[in-house]
Amino acid sequence: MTVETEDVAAPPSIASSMSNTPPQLTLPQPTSPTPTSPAEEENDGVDQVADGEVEDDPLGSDEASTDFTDPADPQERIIEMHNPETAALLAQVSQIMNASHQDFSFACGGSVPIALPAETSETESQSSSGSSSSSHEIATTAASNPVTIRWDPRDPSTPAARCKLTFPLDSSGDEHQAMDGLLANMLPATFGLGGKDVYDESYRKAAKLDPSSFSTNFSPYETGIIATVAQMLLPDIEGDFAVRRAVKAELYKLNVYEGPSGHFHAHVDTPRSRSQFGSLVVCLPAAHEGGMLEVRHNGKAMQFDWSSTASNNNSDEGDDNGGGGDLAATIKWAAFYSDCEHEVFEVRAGHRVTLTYNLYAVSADTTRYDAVRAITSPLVGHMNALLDNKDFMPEGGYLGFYTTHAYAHTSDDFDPSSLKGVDMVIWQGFQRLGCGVCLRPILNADCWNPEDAELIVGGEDFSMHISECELRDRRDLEGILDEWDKDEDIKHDDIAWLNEPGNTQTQLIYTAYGNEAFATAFYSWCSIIIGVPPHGDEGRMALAEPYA
Ligand SMILES: O=C(O)CCC(=O)C(=O)O
Ligand SMILES: [Fe+2]
Repeated sequence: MTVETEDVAAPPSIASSMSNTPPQLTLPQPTSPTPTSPAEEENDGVDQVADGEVEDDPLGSDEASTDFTDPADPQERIIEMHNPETAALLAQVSQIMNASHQDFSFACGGSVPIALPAETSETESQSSSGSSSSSHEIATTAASNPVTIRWDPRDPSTPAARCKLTFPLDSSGDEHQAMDGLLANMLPATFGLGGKDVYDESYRKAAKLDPSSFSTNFSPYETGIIATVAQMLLPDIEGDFAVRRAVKAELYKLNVYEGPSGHFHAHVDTPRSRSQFGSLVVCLPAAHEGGMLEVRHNGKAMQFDWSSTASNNNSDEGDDNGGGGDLAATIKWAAFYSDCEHEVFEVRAGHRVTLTYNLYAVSADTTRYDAVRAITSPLVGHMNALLDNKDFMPEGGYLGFYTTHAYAHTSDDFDPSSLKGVDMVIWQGFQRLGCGVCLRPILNADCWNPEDAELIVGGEDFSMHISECELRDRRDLEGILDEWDKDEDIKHDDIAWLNEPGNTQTQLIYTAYGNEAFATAFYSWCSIIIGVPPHGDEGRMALAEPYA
């Protein structure tokens, strides 16, 4: 497995953070996506853009799963290829894997109290029982110091004291003036569309500053946020892997969504490199109404409402108007896989002030408590039982798993260290059990006509067809396939698939509304192909040859 080798500040250990006062980790219960108004429905989801035209093609919908079903009965084909026992075991394990996918979160969030200088210990003790809409709470974070933002003024004669805001705001006139000063020095926030940065207030209305124009003392590492995100969103299975994964957070923007009408329409975040797996939003305490963040994946939605009037802000410990109670001194955060569609609903009043970070998977030597172990262990147990069974693929064969997330990739390589959720468990689990695993792009051979869709496992090339977004007829595709598929000896029909593909978007093309125009990394879905060795007298045999 290749991983990036950048240095990363070690996340605080859980043991040490457990001794801190425990604020909450919030895993809002997934719900159905928030209904949109009829006008929004037309444009619901991510608009896929090709050739400057905007087409409605929501990302994350499950609409394609039936389109991709192989016309031949897969069970019949597997019986032909293997034996009835293999087919029955496959059906069983495929059911387990599909169900397990639901157990993995695609977003998580929490809160961090701000310890005001005179009342540090009091704030810490209060934060332990703060209310939350969550049913899952883990003590992970330490209190933060008051958060200061300093920015570069356009007018260099502006005194430094006028280019600074400290949260929580003290609601004095000076603070209001400073907020106005900040807004006056910010730029309109653009988003990526068809490879260009676009400003369109109907899609996004917000102000931004790049990290080169501001600084802050806030650290998502010191507050334990990054350690929590690593547990929730970068699962590793137990075992003796030389490399474990850690999270590197890179400050990306300061944003202010101002009421009325600040918002960011549904989009996915533009990947900045192939190791980027997620995005983190940190909301600083400033009074606002509205502005809920909703993150969607696979027909589920998670909501993060940090407004002053949110129900989870109505605890005994603080007033709920953001105007000076303890909860006004709380930082809220959410992290999610950045291929998941998300949206910031309208801020009706006040200022929703956020720091955003890009999250990258990097290597880590640290052993850490693995919050998803309870999910991964049984799944790996099922894989083990399957392979131990001498009636399962006695002669060996190929299993396939369509990834449940899209991945950012850049050039001619795909980085398995950024695999998300159950995808990583499948990858690491089968590898650890002695199978060969590799990643393969998936091509939809009739991408312009989903009715006739036919999936093809396409070689080892993850890169080059991104710009071929003008596929108009089969001849274009045949040219691509000749080039792409030429060395591939695993054929789609040789593979016993463990799940159904969940998305229409395949390797060919994926450009969409992102949060920034950025043309060097793209998302696509792919497949994990598992080479199962034959079963001999002494159990599964070793793989005959290296497998990649
Ligand atoms: O502010 C938020 O909650 C999300 C912002 C966002 O999606 C982005 O900056 O890409
Ligand atoms: Fe975003």
